[in-house]
Amino acid sequence: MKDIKNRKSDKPRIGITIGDYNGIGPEVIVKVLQDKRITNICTPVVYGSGRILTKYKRILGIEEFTYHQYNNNSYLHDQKINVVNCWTEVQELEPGKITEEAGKCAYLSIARASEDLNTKTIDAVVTAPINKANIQSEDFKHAGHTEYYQENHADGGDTLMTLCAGSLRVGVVTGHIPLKDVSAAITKEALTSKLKVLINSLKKDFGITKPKVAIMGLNPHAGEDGLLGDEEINVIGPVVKEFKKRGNLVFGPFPADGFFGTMAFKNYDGVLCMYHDQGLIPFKLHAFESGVNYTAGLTIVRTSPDHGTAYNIAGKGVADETSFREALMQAVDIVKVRNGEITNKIRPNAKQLLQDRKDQIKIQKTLKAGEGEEEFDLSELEAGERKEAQVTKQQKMLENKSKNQQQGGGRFDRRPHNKKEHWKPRKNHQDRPPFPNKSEEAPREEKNNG
Ligand SMILES: NC(=O)C1=CN([C@@H]2O[C@H](COP(=O)(O)OP(=O)(O)OC[C@H]3O[C@@H](n4cnc5c(N)ncnc54)[C@H](O)[C@@H]3O)[C@@H](O)[C@H]2O)C=CC1
Ligand SMILES: NCC(=O)COP(=O)(O)O
Repeated sequence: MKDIKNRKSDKPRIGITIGDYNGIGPEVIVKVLQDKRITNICTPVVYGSGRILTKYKRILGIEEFTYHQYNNNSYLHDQKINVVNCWTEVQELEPGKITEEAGKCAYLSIARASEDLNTKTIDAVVTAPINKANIQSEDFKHAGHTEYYQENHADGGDTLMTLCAGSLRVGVVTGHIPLKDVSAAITKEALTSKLKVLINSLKKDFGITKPKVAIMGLNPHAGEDGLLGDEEINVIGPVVKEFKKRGNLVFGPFPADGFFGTMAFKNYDGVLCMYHDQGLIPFKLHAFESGVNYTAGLTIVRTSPDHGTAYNIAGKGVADETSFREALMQAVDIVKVRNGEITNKIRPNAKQLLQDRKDQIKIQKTLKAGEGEEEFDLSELEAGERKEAQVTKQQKMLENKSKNQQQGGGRFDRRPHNKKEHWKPRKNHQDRPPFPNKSEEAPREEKNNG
């Protein structure tokens, strides 16, 4: 057992908030943490209730999941799953139901983890889904986690809701606001601030030295030269130009439908969308099973699965835990990238560096053309990229089709959660040591406190 003040393990400690315990949060937590290899990678600290986890263990018929629980966190065990009990009353579990108690407990879990983030007892937090309406109280008056963390862990700075899956990272300028308010919220100041958060995060959290970012338009066809709206001409275009002038690889505004429809995002490290559904619908179509929601711009690291409470399947044992596992792995990765322990190896290769250089030259030429010195059409580059993306998309569709035919399943094909082949180490961080074979694991002398 390690004293938190004299922590000796190098593994990141990852807090996990339990979310709404009547949703699928506790189920995906238990399914992911039952894999003993998790404690080789990080020290999980679940903020919630041992009783609740034990109930889900029984519902799921999982025997092997063991953990140590505490009522305070003065000691955490770096080789075990830790559970910090955030309330003492016995709560009735009603999977799929919205109850006042579940909303209160979801808040208690978040508040306790927040204290531990402040004292650096934990290095990051992964939040299981809450019901945004049900958690509202005198203590929690935020539209969601993103807004809560912005207020409490951003040091007064701006943040960006960013959905990540491999090299696809989609940020949204306006997050949890009504659609009717979006246009007014797209100002030069807001766009500049969000774009800065995205670029800084791609550098600092994902290790991309010279990130390439695509910006979407707000209106259909990115405004069609002012025919269908003028935010592209008055706000988005000038901000893009300003960032280019400062040497950033920023492109757009693009019509969002064609951009996502042709998978042009494959040519960029980050995509900035104007509003929630503009970014999240294509993202979830592409990567719902494995997507991670990351709050960029925080002083701490916070990730979450990309799904919600899924009341319609809660307590049935069918929830897919992949997204939660990815969120946990992403939190570990970002902590390590921030600490300089690993670097992102997706892009910095010779081909990419060459492409970046070409982009940089094209930007300079475009700017000069704007000043009347030289004629240059940036759409040449974008047309080339679109063509390339279309070919890749067709190849991918053919590959997926034949894979599905071989497996006899669709994209959300679910296998029983206790099959070990379900484990998928992330491919994009080659620095992570491979998992040891089961036979190489240190003997475990845990007792089940659950
Ligand atoms: N970070 C958070 O705390 C989030 C919370 N929410 C909250 O969740 C609640 C429900 O939101 P919805 O829009 O219905 O989205 P949802 O993601 O909960 O459900 C949408 C559909 O996807 C299915 N689904 C979701 N996760 C799944 C999984 N892991 N495995 C298999 N199927 C899965 C559900 O059964 C449902 O059919 C709302 O109260 C919302 O506020 C939604 C998104 C994020
Ligand atoms: N759909 C994404 C979303 O709702 C994110 O919510 P939160 O992480 O801010 O709670």
